[in-house]
Amino acid sequence: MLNKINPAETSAWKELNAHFDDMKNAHMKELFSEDSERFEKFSLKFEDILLDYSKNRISEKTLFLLIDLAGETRLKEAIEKVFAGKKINETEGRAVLHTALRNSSNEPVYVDGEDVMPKVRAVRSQMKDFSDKLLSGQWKGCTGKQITDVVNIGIGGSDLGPVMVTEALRPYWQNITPHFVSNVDGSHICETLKKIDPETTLFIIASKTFTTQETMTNAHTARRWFVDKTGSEEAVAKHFAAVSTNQNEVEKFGIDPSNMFVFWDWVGGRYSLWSAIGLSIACTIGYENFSALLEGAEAMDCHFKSQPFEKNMPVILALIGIWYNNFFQAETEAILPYDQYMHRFSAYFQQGNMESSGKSVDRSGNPVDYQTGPIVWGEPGTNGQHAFYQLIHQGTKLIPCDFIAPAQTHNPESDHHSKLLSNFFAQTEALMMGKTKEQVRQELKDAGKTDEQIQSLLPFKVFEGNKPTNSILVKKITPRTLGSLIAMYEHKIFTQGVIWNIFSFDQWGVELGKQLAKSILPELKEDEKINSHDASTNGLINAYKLMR
Ligand SMILES: O=P(O)(O)OC[C@H]1O[C@@H](O)[C@@H](O)[C@@H](O)[C@@H]1O
Repeated sequence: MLNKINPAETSAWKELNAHFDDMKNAHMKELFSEDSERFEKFSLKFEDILLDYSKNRISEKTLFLLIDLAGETRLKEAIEKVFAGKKINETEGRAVLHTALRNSSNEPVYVDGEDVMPKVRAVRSQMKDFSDKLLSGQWKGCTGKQITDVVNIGIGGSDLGPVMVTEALRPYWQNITPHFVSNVDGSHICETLKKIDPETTLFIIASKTFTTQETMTNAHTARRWFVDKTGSEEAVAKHFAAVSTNQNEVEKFGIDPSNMFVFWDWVGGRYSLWSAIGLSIACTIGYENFSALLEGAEAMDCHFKSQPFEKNMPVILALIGIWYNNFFQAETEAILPYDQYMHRFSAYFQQGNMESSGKSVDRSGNPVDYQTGPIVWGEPGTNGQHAFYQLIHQGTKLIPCDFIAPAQTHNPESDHHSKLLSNFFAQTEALMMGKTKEQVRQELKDAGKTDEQIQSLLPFKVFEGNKPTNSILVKKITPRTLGSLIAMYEHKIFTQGVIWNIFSFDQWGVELGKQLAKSILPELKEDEKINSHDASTNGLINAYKLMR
């Protein structure tokens, strides 16, 4: 379906290897001084989003060769296939069509010869209807009261997207407070139940499979609590909704079929916030805003599909990522939003990246002989500055970073935002420029230090600089711009997967732990010692039995 080209065997890769020898010691400071138009050359604008990628250890030749790599690995063809609904998720035999969920055109999208758009539109209007009723107060709970709280019970892709988006769009909240329960640790659901009133709460059980242990355990606990508090089984119909691809299991759970929202196997969990999994988002910010989120993503889809690679934001980000990952051998990437509301953005793309690109077997089933997905992590600025930036500035590891910031804040109180943004600008400058021995010497001299003191302090105060960053400056975090940003990173992940010759849309790696947990659970019931595992696992389980 997708080509099975080993990127390391392309001629572009070989040329990139040779070119890396020329570039590995190049300092960005010099690259800037050699070219007064570097910023213009290495920045892109898309609607209200500016991507500045000039602070990278790249030259025009680097980009040229990286684009060649995309050509040789047939990226263009792969983009056409994914949008056309081809079954590029081969190990699960599925199409990958989260883009259809935000398709507002009248263009049909076919899977197995069937246009999926009528079904997509039907669920959209069901979501609109439901969220409108809830927010307008027309939907009443079992005692005639309005719903004030929505609890989304889901995990992984059925949790991270809704949490991230509702948090990022907090200024758009209406009259419903969202809560999210994901962890099977009982503390998560217990603490949430303490905050809500059963008469005014709606639970959304969000699970693609409707068999996930964590979600089903939390859902049953919520249901028991609800029936216990209200004394009524019938009341469940007014207080529980489900989002799933598994109608049978939803019915078994006892959720009214009219409160069930479907989606389809061609929507991957970590790409599902655009589907009915986004119901908690629509119930929090209103359907109109949810729709604007989809529109922003759709606009980025069109950009990704239509722009030549050198002007294509997701492609450029993906290629730069590959440059560091496969040539500089950088192991991680940080995503650093300078926006408190976006505090779950890195966590969201940690799943997006690491579940998609955490693969070591290529599309032919052979072990890869090059690095694939990086470790992705991050925290919002400026908190990160006071925690882990030290290592980015002066540690031994190369950590390419994406800095994201809105030009306009939703809270223009006093001078907070200009202080925040001064840090945003200062950090990427400092990471690139560093501080030379001469500068440090002068600084210490000015501070009245003796020559001896200067000599001893010097090595610790020097910053090598040359640390790569992308800056993503957004006019304002609105539903539309957020939608575009998310889609931009989604397509970056897709592009990298195509080039690395891996399957980005399965996640077999999460299965083994699940299977073992299932076999261990019954062993925890009895007090007697077990001996069915390796010595360490037996030892731990037996120690636990004595401690509990
Ligand atoms: O939505 P459900 O089916 O409960 O799955 C929730 C999550 O499960 C995990 O094991 C992963 O596979 C995720 O991609 C997925 O989002």
